[in-house]
Formats: sequence, C-alpha cells, structure tokens
Amino acid sequence: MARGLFLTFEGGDGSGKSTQSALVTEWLTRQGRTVVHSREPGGTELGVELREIILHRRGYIAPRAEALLYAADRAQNIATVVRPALERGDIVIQDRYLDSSVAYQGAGRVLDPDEVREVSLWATERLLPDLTILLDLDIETGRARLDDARTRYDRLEAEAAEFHHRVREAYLALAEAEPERFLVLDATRPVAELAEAIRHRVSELLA
Ligand SMILES: Nc1ncnc2c1ncn2[C@@H]1O[C@H](COP(=O)(O)OP(=O)(O)OP(=O)(O)O)[C@@H](O)[C@H]1O
Ligand SMILES: Cc1cn([C@H]2C[C@H](O)[C@@H](COP(=O)(O)O)O2)c(=O)[nH]c1=O
Repeated sequence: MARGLFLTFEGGDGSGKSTQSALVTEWLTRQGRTVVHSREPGGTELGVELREIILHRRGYIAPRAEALLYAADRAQNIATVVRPALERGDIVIQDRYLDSSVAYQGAGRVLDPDEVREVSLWATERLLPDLTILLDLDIETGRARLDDARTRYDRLEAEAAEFHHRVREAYLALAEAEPERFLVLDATRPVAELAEAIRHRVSELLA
C-alpha cells in the first residue's frame, strides 16, 4: 500500500497541541502537500457523539468503560479517516492518539497500561505514528492556560492535580521507551520557537 505520513501530537491539557498541529498543517499545506487534520476524540461523526458522552456526560463512567469509549472513537477514526488518507499517500496530523489512552486511562485511572495499549492496538489494527510530538508542560501552567482560554473544565480536565501528574510522568516514560518515535519539547517555550523545532523534525522525516 502507498503510505503517507502519520504525525501525532500528545501532551497534557493546555500544552499547545491544537496550536502547533494547526501551524504545522498550514505550513505543509502551503508547500502543496495534502494534509488531513484529525483529532481524538471527535475526528468523525460518530466520534463527535462519543466525545460528548466521554467529556460531558454527567455522572460516573467506570475506567474500563471510559477506555473502551476512547478505543471505539479511535477505531472509527482510523478506519474511516486515517487509513484511507495514508493509503492515498497523504500526511495525517492528529491531536492525540493511543499514547493519550496509555497516559490518561493507564496512569491516570490506574488501569494496566499494557492492557490499555493492547486494546488500542486491536482497535486500530496496530497502526503506530511515524512521529509523535510530546509537548511537555507542568500542570500548573497548563491549568492557567485553560483558565485563560475557557470557562469550564471537561470531565478529564476536572480531575485532581495528582491525576494529571501521573499522566505527565507516563508520557515522559513513553517517550523515553521509544526515543525514535517521540520528539519531546518543552511546551513553555514560545509558540514560534516550538513551531520551528517541529518544522525542522518534520522536514527531516520528509527528506
Ligand atoms: N507555547 C505557548 N505559550 C503560551 N501559550 C500557549 C502556547 N501554546 C498555546 N498556548 C495557549 O494555551 C492555550 C491552550 O492551547 P491549545 O488549545 O493549543 O492546547 P491543547 O493542548 O490543544 O489543549 P487541550 O488539551 O485542552 O485541547 C491557548 O489559549 C493557546 O493560545
Ligand atoms: C484521546 C484521549 C483523550 N483523553 C482525554 C484527554 C483530554 O482531557 C480529553 C480530550 O480533550 P482535548 O481537548 O481534545 O485534548 O480527553 C483521554 O483521556 N484518553 C484518550 O485516549
């Protein structure tokens, strides 16, 4: 199969994923590349409904139910958006992917991270990104950015600081375990500097 490039953005809430994924998408598009921008949860019609359920449903959702809802969103996104784009040879830029589940449901909800990862690998027929950009940010700065940007936290953002600390540590451990797939950036750096570092790495990948 012809294979495009699959780039994912990961990091805590407010770390700048949407900002940077939009910038790299614009940059690649200006070069005449065909870029598909997606996100999880919510990259498909079904995903939009699942996102609403996961993030805004009032009341308790059991950790395993939550993990499976994210996996269902992912299965639909990969089958109907990402794989077809990669098969056309397009570049897919995506906010969040399976590392989010390992960090949030594995470490955050204290489920077995290997099992959580395996569920996602099953859901996606084992598709892994070519590059994952981890925007690493301390929890306090992330919270302050969200406070500036919006009025209300969603169900995951509203979790206690300890939850988000576990998520951050899990991301860093994932990056350490797969240094060739991850580019870890200090997300306190200015937007333009981060964008330049990302363009540099993506250029290398495309060369
Ligand atoms: N490097 C940066 N320095 C300062 N502020 C930033 C930086 N990057 C993004 N921001 C601001 O932080 C806020 C959150 O950014 P953004 O929405 O890109 O983060 P995100 O990781 O996609 O958030 P979420 O996980 O909640 O979707 C926005 O107000 C954005 O303008
Ligand atoms: C994919 C994925 C996401 N999450 C969490 C992380 C965030 O708190 C929300 C998504 O909100 P965003 O504004 O799009 O960042 O969901 C998760 O817990 N597990 C996952 O697999």
